[in-house]
Amino acid sequence: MQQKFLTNELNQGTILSVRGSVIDAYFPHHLPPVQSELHAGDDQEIVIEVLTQLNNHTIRGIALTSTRGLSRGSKVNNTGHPLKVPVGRELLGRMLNVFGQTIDVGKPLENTNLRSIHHDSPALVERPPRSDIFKTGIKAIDLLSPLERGGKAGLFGGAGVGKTVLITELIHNVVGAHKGVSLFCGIGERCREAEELYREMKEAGVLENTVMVFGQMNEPPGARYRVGHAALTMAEYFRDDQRQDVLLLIDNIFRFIQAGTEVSGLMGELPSRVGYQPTLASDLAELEERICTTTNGSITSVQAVYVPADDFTDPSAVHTFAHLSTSVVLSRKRASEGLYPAIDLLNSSSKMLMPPIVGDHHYQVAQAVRETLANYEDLKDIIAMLGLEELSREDRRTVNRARRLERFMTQPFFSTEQFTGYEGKFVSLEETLDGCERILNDEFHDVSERALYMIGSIAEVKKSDTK
Ligand SMILES: Nc1ncnc2c1ncn2[C@@H]1O[C@H](COP(=O)(O)OP(=O)(O)OP(=O)(O)O)[C@@H](O)[C@H]1O
Repeated sequence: MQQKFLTNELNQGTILSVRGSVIDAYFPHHLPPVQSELHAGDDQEIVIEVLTQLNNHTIRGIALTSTRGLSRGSKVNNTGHPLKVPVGRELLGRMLNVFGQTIDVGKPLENTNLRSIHHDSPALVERPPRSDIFKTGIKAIDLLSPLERGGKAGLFGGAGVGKTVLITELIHNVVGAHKGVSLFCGIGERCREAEELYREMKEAGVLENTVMVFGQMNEPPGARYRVGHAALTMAEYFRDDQRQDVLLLIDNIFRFIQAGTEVSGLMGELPSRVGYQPTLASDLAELEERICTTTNGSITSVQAVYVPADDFTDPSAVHTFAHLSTSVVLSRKRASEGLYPAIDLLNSSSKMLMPPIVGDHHYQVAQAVRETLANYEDLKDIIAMLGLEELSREDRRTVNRARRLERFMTQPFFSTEQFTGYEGKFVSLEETLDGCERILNDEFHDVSERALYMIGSIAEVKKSDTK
């Protein structure tokens, strides 16, 4: 372990029971406070965090490492401080675990400052109101659910609808242009994805301004539960000490909730709705409230949120929605039609989409697009029953526009170039607005729908591509 400490009889305890990751320990002298870091094992390699004090002499804690080899009667030492992670500029370009130890091929970090992973969120007076847009170059996001600079955005979706692809594309489009530092936090996802991301960042040349922290799905629940706090502590250092703007990307915040459920179940707490921990709302709020912009610097966060069984009323999704200023919802239906990115254009929303923030022009185009798509949605039943021919001329025109808008909102990604064969495109907001306006004005009504599929700006449509 990085931290060496003297074993002191007074701070030593004895393990009473080992149940998976849950450890009960007896301390005859000083009972460690909640959140203390304990070490056990032959090389003090097993790290335990105290979660409750059961009585005057017994604590119950969760192990953040494997508990293999630990048995009743083993000695356990209290470090006297909460879990700490290194902070500093030397973290840039490195890949770390929940303890801040390097897991890439480089040299281990030495002589770094350590900081507790537990903090209160900044007071309200320290949070300035801001209302800037964070442009992504992705048409559907910039038009209908613009991200807030210094705000929190969520990418919601069930399994395999493209959350990871979208977050990778965001990294590609914004990290290079971002002036501050970026922090990627992988919680409970596949290790393969972490390795791929590391390689992609290296190839794109953005690694030196990025810190990557991982607690992936093969790690114990305690590590997955605390990795978000570890990453956030590093982000807070860059925001508060270095006064920089931080871009915090989290994949996947649901896995943090899931790890909390596992920890709570192992601790013997009674589950609440849908089997989640009774403290779901406060656990999530404790993490989310720390992700904020202060007078020192900003943290712009984009979080992938897995939605179990595509059920958006699942407590994990409902509680996460409430913390975000932008929600990008991914739809399985659009993915099944091959309309990637599979963003649900009607259900995605942003608090930024208001005339004083985005301007009248953007707002009006976005509203007109939404209205056209909503009308088309209403007409779908009639079309299925009676056919397109039975619609009035005006309704047929609406369908024509909506289908073209739906196709125009697809976009080839840089991160999917290898398997789609389409060259990636970055589209400016002006180009997106121009394209939508021209489609709404029926300029492309006789152009085939295919001509608008997987293109960047509207300038790519050739007038010869008629139906
Ligand atoms: N923009 C896109 N263009 C083309 N294909 C895409 C796009 N987005 C997603 N896909 C397809 O969907 C698959 C699943 O995407 P991804 O791994 O991002 O899903 P996910 O929502 O993160 O899934 P999981 O919850 O399993 O991690 C990709 O491997 C790819 O085939």
